[in-house]
Amino acid sequence: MSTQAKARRIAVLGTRAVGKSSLVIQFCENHFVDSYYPTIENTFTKTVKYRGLEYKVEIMDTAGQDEYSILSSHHASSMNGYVLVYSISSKSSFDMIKIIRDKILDFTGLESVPCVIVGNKSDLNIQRQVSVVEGESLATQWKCPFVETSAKHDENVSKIFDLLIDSIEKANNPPPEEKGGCSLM
Ligand SMILES: Nc1nc2c(ncn2[C@@H]2O[C@H](COP(=O)(O)OP(=O)(O)OP(=O)(O)O)[C@@H](O)[C@H]2O)c(=O)[nH]1
Repeated sequence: MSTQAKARRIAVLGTRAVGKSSLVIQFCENHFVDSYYPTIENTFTKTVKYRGLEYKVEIMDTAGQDEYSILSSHHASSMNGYVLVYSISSKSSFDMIKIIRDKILDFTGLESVPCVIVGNKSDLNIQRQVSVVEGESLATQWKCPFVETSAKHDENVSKIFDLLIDSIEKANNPPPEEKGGCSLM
C-alpha cells in the first residue's frame, strides 16, 4: 500500500547555457537536447522514490541568471532546495553560483539552505576551466553535496536529485544534537 507522495519544490539556478534545461529534460524525459533555446521559465514534475518513500518533485527550470538579474522572491524563497549549476568549461559560471547563493541567503534571511553544487558538461574535460577540487572545496565550505554531471551522456543526472532530497530531508529532520557529557544508557 502506498502512502501519499510528499511534495517538494526545487529550483534549478545558474548562469546562461550551463545546461540547466538539459539536465532537467534528461532527468524528467530521458533525452538530450543538442540545440540551445534560452529558457524563460518551465516547471516539470516527477515522482521519485527515495529511501522507500515517494516524493512528488516539482522542478523549476529558470532563465539563466547573471550578477545583474534580479532573482525573484518566488525563485528564492518558496523552494525546499536548490540545484546550483555551473559548467566545468566556464570559470565565470562557477563564480556565478556563489553570487546566486548569496542572493538566495539574502532573500530568505537564512544562513544556509539545502542545495547541491553541480558541475555540468563533464564530457567537455578537454575544455575544463574548473577543477574537481575547486568544486569539492566550495561544497565543503557550504556543507553541501557536489557532483559533476553530463546531461549529454546522462551521467550522474538522477544523483543530483537524490542528493538534494537527502539534504532537504536532513534539514527538515535534523538528527538529535549530541548532548555534551550526558547520555541515557
Ligand atoms: N557537451 C555538453 N553540452 C551540454 C551539456 N548540457 C547542455 N549542453 C549544451 O549546452 C547548451 C545550453 O544548454 P541548456 O540546457 O539550454 O542551458 P541552460 O542553462 O538551460 O540555458 P538558459 O536557458 O539560457 O539559462 C545546449 O547547446 C546544450 O546542448 C552537457 O552535459 N555536455
